[in-house]
Amino acid sequence: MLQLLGPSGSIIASYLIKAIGYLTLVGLAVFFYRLYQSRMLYRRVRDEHGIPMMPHSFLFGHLLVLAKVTMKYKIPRDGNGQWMFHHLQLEYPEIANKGIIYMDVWPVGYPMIAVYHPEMMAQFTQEHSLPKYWAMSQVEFKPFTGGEDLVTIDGPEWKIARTMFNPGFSVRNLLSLVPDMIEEVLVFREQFRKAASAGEVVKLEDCTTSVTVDVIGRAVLGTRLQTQVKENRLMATMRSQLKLIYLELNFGKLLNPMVPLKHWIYNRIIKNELVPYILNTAQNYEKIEGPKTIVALALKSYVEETRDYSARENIPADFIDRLVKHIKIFMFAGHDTTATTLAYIYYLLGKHPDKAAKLRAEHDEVLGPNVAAAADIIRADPTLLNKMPYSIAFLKETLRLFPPVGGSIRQSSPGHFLTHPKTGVRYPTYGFMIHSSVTTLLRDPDYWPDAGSFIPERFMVRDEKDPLYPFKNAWRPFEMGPRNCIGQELVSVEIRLILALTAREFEIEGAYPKDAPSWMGDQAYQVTDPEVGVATAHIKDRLPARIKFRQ
Ligand code: HEM
Repeated sequence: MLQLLGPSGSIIASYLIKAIGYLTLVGLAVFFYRLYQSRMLYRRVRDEHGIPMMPHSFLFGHLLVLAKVTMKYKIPRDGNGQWMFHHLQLEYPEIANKGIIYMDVWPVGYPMIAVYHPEMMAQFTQEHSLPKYWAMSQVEFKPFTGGEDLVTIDGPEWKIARTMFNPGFSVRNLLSLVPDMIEEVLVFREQFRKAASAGEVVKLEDCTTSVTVDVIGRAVLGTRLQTQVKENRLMATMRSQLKLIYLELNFGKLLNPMVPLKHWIYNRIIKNELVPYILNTAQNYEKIEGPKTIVALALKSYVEETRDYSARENIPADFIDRLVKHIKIFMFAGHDTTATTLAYIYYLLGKHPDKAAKLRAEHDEVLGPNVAAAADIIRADPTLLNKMPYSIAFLKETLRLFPPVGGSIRQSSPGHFLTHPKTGVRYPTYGFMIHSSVTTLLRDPDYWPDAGSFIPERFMVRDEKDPLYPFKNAWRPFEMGPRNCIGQELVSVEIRLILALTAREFEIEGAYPKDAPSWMGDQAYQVTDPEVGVATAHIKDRLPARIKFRQ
């Protein structure tokens, strides 16, 4: 080859080889410098502060520990990553029970600490809410929303946005949304009827995803997306884009030059789909009746300042761009986690007939025995949904055992420490991503008696001395503090409504094949779903299930 290029070709080739050699050397130098920095960060914590740590290798950090734990506890390849912290607690109780585990996974992940104690979680989420970890806005959500959405922004910008959207999630607004939700849930019930008549196995999380998308479409855009009955371009594009999100070391995504191009195309399609809703809401703002949608709330101050209707066709481009980003995060966060939670609820109803009987008895009591009349009864008086404490307890216990979000990740600042409330030991946090390991806490037997069992009744206990009475700050699947989930009341109303219109008519039976893998005693374990792309935990195989009519 070199001969073919001639003498000048061989000179170029030798320069090229040298350049590649130098670049490789520089790359290796940077790599080892970063490796040294990361490893020393942990060693300083251990040596200077006397903090106990899992066995730490200079070359591999804690990666060997994670490999050992993965093998010992047979963590499946698709098992959701949040469960690693639970298994680290099982393997190193003497460290985890002190409140914090330092975990060095560089270069696979960021330097991090996992916090296990509820009072220590409160220190950085409730007492003093630290900003979200930088990578959330700068890496993970960057291509999806530019890192400029309600989940990732911080400071005054976040406060303004949260104050703007809060009224959309007031109990009053949510109850006025119930008639719209009923329309969507009736379509869902129809799908269940068809599936029950056909007697086929369905992927239940597909059904719960469609209904929760259609409900959030009403709450955010004030429109019927009808994803339960046909393909919707907006949501299909959003799904394709979410699959590309970069979460962990993944060379396939990192080095693929098509990924940025695809993000660009998807962002354009999504914006084109959303702009008509925004313009339409702006132009008809005064005529809109019923619940306040997210789009209407965002436009409130703009339309109040722009009394000239024709000017409303020319909403400033940067305003539209910002609004599109918020809408995207609401459309995503508003269905993904609710859908999998609903699937788990049906799974647990099938698995615990005694608890299912209690839930149905509550429906009989509040809505009367005529199942066919339930939709009309709730439409006439949505406040009936507020009289279902057992349904709320059922939802809370489901979220305790199968939380879709593993906890929050926050950014520390110089000189920041977390203090153990009993021992008074101060743990340095600067340089680490701080993670509240909520999944672990929700199954921690120190806080939850009979932690692995499904006992909704623990959330009905009113006597603080009762051992089942939930420990302060320990139930936090929606996180706590000012950055808690804005949609939690919507989830609760939506799930109570869906159950009220389906639980008495249908029986759901998990239909995993007999030889399907099982983990932690359950075939329906929590996975990271490649079809979803982001790190939220989903039910294994989207819950294969048989829907049956009840006698
Ligand atoms: C079972 C369902 C849900 C669960 C378990 C859940 C969980 C959470 C958690 C743990 C956070 C805090 C995240 C963090 O600290 O980084 C959060 C924040 C958020 N959630 Fe949810 N969520 C659910 C449903 C919803 C729904 C239905 C919506 C939309 C209507 C929503 C919208 C949001 C938004 C916008 C934030 C950011 C709030 C802020 O920082 O001000 N979520 N959610």
